[in-house]
Amino acid sequence: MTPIAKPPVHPPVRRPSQLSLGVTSAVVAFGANLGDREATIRHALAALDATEGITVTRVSPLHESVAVKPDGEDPDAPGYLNGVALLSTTLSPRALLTELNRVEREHGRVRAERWGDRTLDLDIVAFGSLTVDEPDLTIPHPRAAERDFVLAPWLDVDPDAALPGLGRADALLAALRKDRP
Ligand SMILES: Nc1ncnc2c1ncn2[C@@H]1O[C@H](COP(=O)(O)OP(=O)(O)OP(=O)(O)O)[C@@H](O)[C@H]1O
Ligand SMILES: Nc1nc2c(c(=O)[nH]1)N=C(CO)CN2
Repeated sequence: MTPIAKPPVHPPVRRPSQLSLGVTSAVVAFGANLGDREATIRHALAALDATEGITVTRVSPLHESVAVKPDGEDPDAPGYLNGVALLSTTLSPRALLTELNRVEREHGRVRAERWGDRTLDLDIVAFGSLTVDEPDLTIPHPRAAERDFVLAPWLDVDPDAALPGLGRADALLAALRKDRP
């Protein structure tokens, strides 16, 4: 009997953000400007640390900051508590994003207007030295280099922090503060 040729098996196509890279150091920025901000942040970081594949290794001090809206700083909006957590993770960048979005939802995050007030925001600032440019995931975070409230707490926990492709966080922060009126 002639054997029937089997169709070629193609492995599923994986995008870079779906590949797990072993153990990677990731940098997550957090912010909250509604509710009991500090309690939400502490609880959210504990929830992340309790997640399979994520260990929170360092947490920065919390920084008070004025809310930045699309038109600039808005001192009339509730102020933010911001900070940065360093993670060690075996998850892929996309799986980490899924877990961050889950923890945001579990802490009452509602998405309405752009840069609207929120109980909790969790962003991937950096993921090892990886760069990702996909429609719904960009790493390094596209606005991290412009954000004092990300760079300053990151430097608290890592004085040698750097954004892949953009340079050292201390130089980026100095440039940002020099340009400020
Ligand atoms: N590095 C990243 N970290 C987190 N979310 C990202 C990243 N890159 C792209 N996204 C996408 O951005 C979407 C919107 O995120 P979110 O609503 O938290 O934005 P935002 O916090 O209001 O604004 P910003 O992105 O300027 O911080 C997310 O659903 C996610 O798909
Ligand atoms: N001070 C401050 N302003 C913001 C923040 C934030 O974390 N802190 N996050 C935003 C969207 O992610 C928009 N504006």
